Amino acid sequence: MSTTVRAAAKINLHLGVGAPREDGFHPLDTVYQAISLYDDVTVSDAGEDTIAVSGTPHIDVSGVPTDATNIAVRALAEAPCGGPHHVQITKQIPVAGGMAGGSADGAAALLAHDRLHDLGQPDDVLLAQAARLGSDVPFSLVGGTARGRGRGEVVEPIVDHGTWWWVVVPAAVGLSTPEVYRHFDRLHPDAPAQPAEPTELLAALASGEPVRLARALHNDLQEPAIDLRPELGDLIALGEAEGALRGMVSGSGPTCVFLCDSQVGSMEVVTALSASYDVVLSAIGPVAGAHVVSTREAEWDLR
Ligand SMILES: C[C@](O)(CO)[C@H](O)COP(=O)(O)OP(=O)(O)OC[C@H]1O[C@@H](n2ccc(N)nc2=O)[C@H](O)[C@@H]1O
Ligand SMILES: Nc1ncnc2c1ncn2[C@@H]1O[C@H](COP(=O)(O)OP(=O)(O)OP(=O)(O)O)[C@@H](O)[C@H]1O
Repeated sequence: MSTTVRAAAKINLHLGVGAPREDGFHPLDTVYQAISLYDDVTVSDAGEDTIAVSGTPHIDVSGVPTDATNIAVRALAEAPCGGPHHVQITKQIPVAGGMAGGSADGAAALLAHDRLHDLGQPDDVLLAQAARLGSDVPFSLVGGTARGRGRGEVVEPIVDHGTWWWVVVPAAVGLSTPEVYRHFDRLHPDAPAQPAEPTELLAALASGEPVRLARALHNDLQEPAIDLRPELGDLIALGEAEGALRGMVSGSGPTCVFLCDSQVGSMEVVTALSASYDVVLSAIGPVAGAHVVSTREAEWDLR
């Protein structure tokens, strides 16, 4: 048997970062949104543990490990039973792009394993497994628009009355998340313990009004990401000059995302940025968290 789960990329509409905790993680107050770029993870019963990774044409998957360090493989090790398994990952989410691509694969593998073996584990059990895999992984299970606190793993859905149109510009070379956090610490040695709260952003989401949301977007990791990659500042300025309501770095970067006023507006920004950038994508949010898209007999069962 084999089960395929689809999981979405995330962006952070608000990312408030506090001073590092004793365990080295930063306290966050963030608002995640799942947007319509997806990885598919298929988990199959197999004779031995194997993994294969492929990508849609705009994705360079060469940086994705195909050993026990792959987060989907770590997810299966976290799961309570079963195996061996074959894991097939098909990536559409940029790698090391600040869009939680690895986290999406971890969440997808947890859910696929649960459904493949008909375990029906309760949500809180899956969410606890997800939190052990990484700070962004619980949100990848939940999806939609949600507030994240703690180190990002404590996730609570929030009211969002909009359908938001985004333009997404990945970079050819990724950025390391720990490196961006370390640079934040260098730039802000006196950061407050409590991260900035998303008060106006929550009101903007409830209003469904794009201009209001654009004004409220906030990312404390944007400054360190642009300091490490100054060209991201040029990209954001260009997108805004071409009609986006607001551009920002996605999470720890280097992917940049642009909020647009409508589908037509987003197509105009895609066209304009495509003159200068190789890969320019369009996406909507919010979309669902990790969900099963197929369950079938594996090929070797059918022979
Ligand atoms: C930048 C964000 O994507 C924003 O949502 C996340 O905070 C990153 O989440 P993630 O990639 O799932 O992060 P994890 O796998 O848990 O941690 C990777 C590394 O990022 C840093 N990290 C992560 C989360 C956090 N709240 N504080 C941190 O300092 C730590 O150096 C950690 O070792
Ligand atoms: N399934 C996976 N897909 C992508 N990268 C993976 C995976 N498993 C492990 N990795 C490793 O994790 C690193 C970070 O990849 P990922 O695509 O999750 O970054 P990211 O989107 O910036 O993460 P985040 O936004 O959660 O900080 C990669 O460089 C790679 O070495």
